[in-house]
Amino acid sequence: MTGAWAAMQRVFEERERQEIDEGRVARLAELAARVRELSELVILSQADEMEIAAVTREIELLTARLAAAGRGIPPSAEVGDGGVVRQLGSPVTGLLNTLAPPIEIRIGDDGTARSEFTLGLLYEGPPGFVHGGVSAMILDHLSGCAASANGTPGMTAGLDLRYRRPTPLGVPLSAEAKAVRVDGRKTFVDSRIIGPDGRATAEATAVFIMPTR
Ligand SMILES: CCCCCCCC(=O)SCCNC(=O)CCNC(=O)[C@H](O)C(C)(C)COP(=O)(O)OP(=O)(O)OC[C@H]1O[C@@H](n2cnc3c(N)ncnc32)[C@H](O)[C@@H]1OP(=O)(O)O
Repeated sequence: MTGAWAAMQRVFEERERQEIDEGRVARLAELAARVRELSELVILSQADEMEIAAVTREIELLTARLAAAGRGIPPSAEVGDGGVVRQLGSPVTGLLNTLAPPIEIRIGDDGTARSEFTLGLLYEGPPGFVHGGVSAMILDHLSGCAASANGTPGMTAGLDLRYRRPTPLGVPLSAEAKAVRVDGRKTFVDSRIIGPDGRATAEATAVFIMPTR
């Protein structure tokens, strides 16, 4: 795995050199939030065909306007509190990624990674409930943060999931993850998503392995 590790380090170092302008990030986060609303309306809007065509054309023009300024690299690889990487383009936590819910993660004094969030229609699997792959993505990422906070970061080598009951859409959920064991290069992390009634809807055990350099 020498190649993958070295490649990741190169990308990380390149991104770390960037100055992150917080004012600009706030503006972009606002743009991303508006695009998320738009994405939901693509599914839900009752607009007629002519209106849909007109809106599509307007969006093409807006996209061309942003593209005209050119493309840079993702403003991302800052290490935040508790050693958690702040990835503004992450599909889970990225404020600037319109596919991300996005989920804010904090690390407790005991090393537990925690988050509270509500998942809307864009994350639906079974009607009215969260897609199992979305739950897996959230638990994978949260567990990775817990491994990092434990001082033993790594790549997900395995994610063993148990879906206990359907995870509801549109209501406040929470999730937590904690490193429970380290064995050489392997870190084992337990995690769960908790529904509004306080019961776990999904539980996972993940193993993270630090690639050999
Ligand atoms: C802070 C940001 C959080 C972000 C979280 C997001 C996490 C991600 O999405 S990571 C992306 C998804 N994961 C990947 O792409 C990983 C792809 N796989 C790899 O790169 C490699 O297989 C890697 C690095 C995991 C392990 O490779 P390698 O170092 O060659 O491991 P390998 O030598 O085979 O195994 C090392 C040990 O782990 C064990 N092991 C391997 N896989 C597993 C597993 N799934 N479960 C338990 N043990 C395992 C082996 O048996 C071996 O044990 P021992 O040392 O006791 O003999």
